[in-house]
Parts: sequence; structure tokens; C-alpha cells
Amino acid sequence: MKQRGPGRDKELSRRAGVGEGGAKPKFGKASANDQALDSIIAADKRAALKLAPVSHETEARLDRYIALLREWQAKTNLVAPSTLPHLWTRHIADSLQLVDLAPIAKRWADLGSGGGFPGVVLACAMAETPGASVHLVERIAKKAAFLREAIRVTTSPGVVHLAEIGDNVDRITGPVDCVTARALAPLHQLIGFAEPLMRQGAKALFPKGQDVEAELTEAAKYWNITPQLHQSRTGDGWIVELNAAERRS
Ligand SMILES: C[S@@+](CC[C@H](N)C(=O)[O-])C[C@H]1O[C@@H](n2cnc3c(N)ncnc32)[C@H](O)[C@@H]1O
Repeated sequence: MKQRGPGRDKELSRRAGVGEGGAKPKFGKASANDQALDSIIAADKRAALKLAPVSHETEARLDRYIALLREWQAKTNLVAPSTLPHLWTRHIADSLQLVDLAPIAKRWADLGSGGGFPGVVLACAMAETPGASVHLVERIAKKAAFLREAIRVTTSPGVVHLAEIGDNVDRITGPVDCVTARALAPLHQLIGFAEPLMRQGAKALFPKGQDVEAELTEAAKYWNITPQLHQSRTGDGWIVELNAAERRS
């Protein structure tokens, strides 16, 4: 019987070496499973670029980033292996949609960038914008090394900080227009991380899951906030937009 759904994707990821690893074998013919995975990724890319269209230049940068990520996944767990067949919709489009929520932002800071979502994607999208910059803060050295390489191969305006967010946010030099953090911490903690930048005028965009209401309720215990909620284009989640946050006394 044909296996369908996430189970089949996991099997494809595993067989193609991208589950425990990432890169394809260097020698020999691509296996049927390699080809199946490649065609799933190609279809997923088409779907993602319909959700979040980009210029040819940005698409070329994103292609280089994805190729690098698949190669490094062999050495470092950058994304959940089960999401590899859907890298473009689950991670790339999910990150790109933030640009439309801050259309005039040029200077970004992404906290807890991990494998580069949304930070590297934002840097790729901003590469043609004069004066744009994206700060990426990550405390794991291997991931920070990957982020540096991703910024290099995509020739994007990213600055990688190998650092703890709490120690680093105050030291990001120059103003930031928009601060992001995805899959990093509960909302009330994210606000604590981002507040020094928001105090200087940055807006915050935090992608969140379906339990956003519970996170907002918890955050409101510690912070005076007026959140705007945007439905995610790529799933059941939400993006929380904040323009200010004041600690409750
Ligand atoms: C679950 S991953 C999410 C990565 C990425 N934002 C994404 O959505 O795919 C969280 C990342 O944040 C980093 N991180 C967690 N706490 C941190 C801190 N206090 N300072 C710097 N990085 C941190 C972790 O090392 C990890 O790479």
C-alpha cells in the first residue's frame, strides 16, 4: 500500500539521508527516493512562492540557502527532519510573510535564529534594498557558523552574533525597525527579550501557533501591550505584532 502524508515524508527524508543527515550521496545515480524528495521539494517551492512571491534575485539567493541547509543538515540539526520535504512552505514562506507586515523596515533583528528562520530569509529578501541589515542572534556556535556561511553564500546583508540574547540585545548598534523571534520562547519572555529594541522604536513580529490566546493572556500579566494579530498565510498559526510594551508594575 502506498504510504501517504507525514509518514511518507519522513521515510523520504530518512532514505534520502536528509533525516539523520542532509546531503545526498556524492557518487552514483540519484535513487528513486532522492528523485521523489526532489520533486516534492520542487512542488512545495512552487506553492511557497505563490504564497509569498519574490524577485528572481531573491529566489536565486533562497535556492543557494536551501542547498546549503540541506548539505549542513548532515552535520547539524538545523530544522526538524520531518519538515525537510516542506522547507519552502513551512520555513521560507512562513518567514517571507513577515516582510509584508513591516514593509518599510530596513533594519531587522532576529533573536534565536537557529537554522536561519526568519533571519536568513529576511536577509535574502532585503539584499536588494540599500541600507538594509539583519542582525541574527544565536548562542550555539555550530548554528552561528552555519548562519555566517548562509549569509556569505547568499551575499545578503546579515550580521551574525554568537551570543546570549539577554547579553546581546542592548549591544546591537544602530536602530532596529523590526525585531522577530520564531519558535524561541513563550510570548511573555519574547517581549522581555525584545523590549530594549521596542523602547528605541522597533516593532515586534512574533509568529505563534494556535494557542496564541493563552500566550497573550499570560503575557498580559507582565506587560501592558496592545497586540495586533495577523493570521499566518502558511498554516493555522498567527503573527503577533507589537509596537510597544511596558512592564506592569
Ligand atoms: C527552536 S530553535 C528556532 C530556530 C528558528 N528561529 C526557527 O524558527 O527555525 C531556537 C533557537 O534559539 C536559540 N536560542 C535559545 N535561547 C537563546 C538565547 N537565550 N540566546 C541566543 N540563542 C538562543 C537556540 O540555540 C535555537 O537555535
